[in-house]
Amino acid sequence: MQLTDILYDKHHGIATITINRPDVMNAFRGATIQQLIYAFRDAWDDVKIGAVILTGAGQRAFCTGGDQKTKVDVGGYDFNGGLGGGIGLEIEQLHLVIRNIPKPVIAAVNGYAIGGGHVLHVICDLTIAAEHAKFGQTGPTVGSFDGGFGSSYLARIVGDKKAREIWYLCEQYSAAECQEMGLVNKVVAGELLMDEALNWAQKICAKSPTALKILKYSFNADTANIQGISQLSMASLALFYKTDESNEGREAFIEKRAVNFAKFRK
Ligand SMILES: CC(C)(COP(=O)(O)OP(=O)(O)OC[C@H]1O[C@@H](n2cnc3c(N)ncnc32)[C@H](O)[C@@H]1OP(=O)(O)O)[C@@H](O)C(=O)NCCC(=O)NCCSC(=O)CCC(=O)c1ccccc1C(=O)O
Repeated sequence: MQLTDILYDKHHGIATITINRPDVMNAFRGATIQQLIYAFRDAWDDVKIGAVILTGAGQRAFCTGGDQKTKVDVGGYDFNGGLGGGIGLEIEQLHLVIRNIPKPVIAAVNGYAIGGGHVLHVICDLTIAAEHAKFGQTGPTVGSFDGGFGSSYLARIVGDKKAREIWYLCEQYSAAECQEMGLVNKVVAGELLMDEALNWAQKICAKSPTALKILKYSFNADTANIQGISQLSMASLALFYKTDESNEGREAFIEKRAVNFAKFRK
């Protein structure tokens, strides 16, 4: 597969996957998701790989979710190469491959982790963040939601009240605040981020791969029901993206204006 939207590197047993769309703050489009799935599957299949690092190119963003500029008027994102009937992004498959790859995945959050980009780090096994990183959801502001792992699993990590606050208010949280919530494992200076992520990955690579695999599946088993919730949520999102209400959120973001959802409160 031609990798236009990501960088993929394998070195000393560690696979590093970098979302490489810094012009749009590493927002993802259909092709980005396909390439991420490809890289995670390759790392899964490669017996030499013991740990995976997911990060974003540049200093400003880890990932800011779905690329609002590739979202079309009716029905979601513009990607035609994926499975039909969805939102135009195979995001559900990406979530599953990050969860199911039997090797720990470390999110190295180098800047904004927002919207669907925030969900990616939530799903990763571990998160190391740069001091300047910012975290948050934006769905209710831009006419979107992730009712699966992005909300139910988030609530498992930070608790129900905090998860509801994160989604209902759509505010941004610092790396230190996220560490306090248990959403980030470690905070380091920006220039040390990749060194620390590699350091943790090396430590993981020295451990028993079978023990790590069974532990990961054991942690996952306790929240496996969320996959069903995720399917329902993505199917609902595909319907929601066809509405004027959802479109108002996307258009306001593109036009850099305040959003007006008042007329949809009926
Ligand atoms: C990240 C910001 C807070 C940064 O703000 P700021 O520093 O002021 O910089 P900007 O001028 O806003 O941005 C610079 C430049 O980047 C472009 N850009 C940033 N994010 C995106 C994006 N997501 N899509 C397209 N373009 C983006 C921005 O337009 C600027 O370009 P110029 O040409 O220079 O003007 C801020 O940028 C921000 O809030 N970004 C939007 C984040 C966002 O709303 N993301 C979508 C979230 S939707 C969601 O949460 C749904 C739930 C979900 O998880 C999901 C589930 C299933 C499928 C998809 C999604 C999904 O994420 O859509």
